[in-house]
Amino acid sequence: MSVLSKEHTNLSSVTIGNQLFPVFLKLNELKVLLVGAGNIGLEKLNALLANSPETQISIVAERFLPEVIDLAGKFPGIYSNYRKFQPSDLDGQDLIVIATGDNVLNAEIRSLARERHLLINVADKPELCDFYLGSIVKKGDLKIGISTNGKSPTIAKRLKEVFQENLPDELDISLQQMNQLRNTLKGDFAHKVTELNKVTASLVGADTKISAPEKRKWILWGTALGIILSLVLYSVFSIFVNLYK
Ligand SMILES: C[C@@]1(CC(=O)O)c2cc3[nH]c(cc4nc(cc5[nH]c(cc(n2)[C@H]1CCC(=O)O)[C@@](C)(CC(=O)O)[C@@H]5CCC(=O)O)C(CC(=O)O)=C4CCC(=O)O)c(CCC(=O)O)c3CC(=O)O
Ligand SMILES: NC(=O)C1=CN([C@@H]2O[C@H](COP(=O)(O)OP(=O)(O)OC[C@H]3O[C@@H](n4cnc5c(N)ncnc54)[C@H](O)[C@@H]3O)[C@@H](O)[C@H]2O)C=CC1
Repeated sequence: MSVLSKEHTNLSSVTIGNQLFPVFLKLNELKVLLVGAGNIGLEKLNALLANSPETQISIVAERFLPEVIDLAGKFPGIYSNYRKFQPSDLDGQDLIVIATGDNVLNAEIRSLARERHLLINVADKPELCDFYLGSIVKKGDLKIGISTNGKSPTIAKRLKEVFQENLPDELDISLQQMNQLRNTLKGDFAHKVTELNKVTASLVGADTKISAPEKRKWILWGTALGIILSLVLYSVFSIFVNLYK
């Protein structure tokens, strides 16, 4: 299509790096099965509800952490089942999230889910996952999902914190205004794209872009500064430890 930019059609970068395909699910309209209600179950439940609070979630577990019971009580679509998993738990579900410590059970649920073409996430078992959860930045209607391809969830979490703190809250106001403008534009699709690109051109204008050599310079300086700071902190720490030994 003529309105597609060059980045959309450049596939050369696809063969290396992260090959996961990001989507944003309308989870509020879907049914989720969560097996396991320990610490990890709680984390997954939190992640699901923080993003899509109206989702219907059936939790199946023999033991429920009190925090899970509390959280479940605050949302209308949660059904708690205090018992062992049974295959019929998969009936009518759209998405499966597993958070038990039982590897045999995990593998069994995974294979049952596969038979039924249900997508499954097994917490902390990447090899059994059809999809991963990501770190999420949220500013009103803006949402950014971060994936490190399973390499470092901690980096994903830290990046989330950096974006969450540094992206201005006003971004959401701009989004709402752009949406109003979008609704007033007349004409065909290509004309609308041209107009909306014009209005937002300053965001990617030449003056706001950092050149490649400039970028490299900042990365080098940043890394060097990071190493120096770590060494200084480590030395100060060692001096204190020795002083108070
Ligand atoms: C593959 C994936 C599958 C999945 O679970 O979906 C996975 C796998 C594993 N996580 C492990 C450990 C930790 N996970 C976290 C945190 C998060 N983990 C999340 C996702 C994912 N974790 C998927 C990849 C996402 C990506 O591509 O980046 C986040 C983003 C989303 C969420 O879970 O909601 C959430 C951050 C939420 C936020 O933004 O706050 C922390 C940090 C912390 O808790 O503070 C630690 C400890 C520190 C560390 O190890 O980094 C281990 C080792 C377990 C062990 O050692 O036994 C494995 C297994 C392995 O790697 O083999
Ligand atoms: N807690 C942690 O910080 C971390 C945990 N993990 C892994 O994540 C997994 C879960 O961890 P936790 O939540 O801490 O474990 P947990 O032991 O607190 O919770 C396990 C949950 O699974 C349920 N369960 C087990 N067998 C079941 C069955 N047959 N039917 C229904 N429910 C069943 C239990 O009732 C419980 O609710 C484990 O594999 C653990 O090794 C990995 C990294 C860190």
